[in-house]
Amino acid sequence: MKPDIIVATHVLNLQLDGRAVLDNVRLAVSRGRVTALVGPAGAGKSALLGVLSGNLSPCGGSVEIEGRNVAGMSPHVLNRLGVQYIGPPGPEQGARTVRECIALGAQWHVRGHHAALAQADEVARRLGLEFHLHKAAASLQPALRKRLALASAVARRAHLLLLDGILAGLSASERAWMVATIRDLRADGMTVLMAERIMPCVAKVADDVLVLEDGKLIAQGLPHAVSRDPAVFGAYAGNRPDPGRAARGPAHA
Ligand SMILES: Nc1ncnc2c1ncn2[C@@H]1O[C@H](COP(=O)(O)OP(=O)(O)OP(=O)(O)O)[C@@H](O)[C@H]1O
Repeated sequence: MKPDIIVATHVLNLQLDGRAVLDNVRLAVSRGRVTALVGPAGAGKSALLGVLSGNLSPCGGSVEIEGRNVAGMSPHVLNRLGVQYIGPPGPEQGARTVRECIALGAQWHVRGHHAALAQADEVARRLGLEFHLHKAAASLQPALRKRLALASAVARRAHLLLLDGILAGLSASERAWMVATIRDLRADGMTVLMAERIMPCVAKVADDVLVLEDGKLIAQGLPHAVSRDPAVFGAYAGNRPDPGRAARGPAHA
């Protein structure tokens, strides 16, 4: 039987520009649950997802996914292990249609182009993209590009989603759709670790919460218990925009 812990880090440290961005982070993410990674601006949420997805290399400690030490593995190798990072939508390249993009993911598991397209149609229906199948992916609005990223991950049969700000910039109805879809994917066995700043949505979607402050994990557990933790109140009381962010861009860039 597979262990209940799908992601574990131990004394994980990351430095960027000579500054400690993750400081001895020790955490565990349970399989088949939605875990929200929260904390004030600049706490290190994106940086942590950057390390777990292979986009950033830690300077110390271990990162285990499915019991394997994956520190230093490339994003591509981690994709093959079923780990999918989805960050803010970047500029879409090329002229592929939505259907072709999803089919590319399906081709990891399905033999033949027609079978991959059929699979793409099925996944698109599930992710509410059935009316966009023949549009160029590059022409989609950011909210639909987020759906497309999820659809590609589902088609690839990813089983661990690392979502960085998936709810950011969405309308209220798109957020509600996204929250329901994440719960739906979880019901099918997906594990989700999502860095999020929109706290009312965190309460609706998360089974577990991890709280980072200044690169340190200051709390983890069930949402109602974590929300009553005085250390968490303290972290949010000092919440200010991260002055380094505008100049540098996201940690995983
Ligand atoms: N490329 C970089 N080089 C140097 N420092 C960086 C880089 N990217 C991020 N940082 C710094 O690392 C720290 C953690 O940033 P990170 O983006 O992980 O925070 P965050 O919790 O995701 O914040 P937010 O909620 O604003 O997205 C911040 O102090 C940030 O300024």
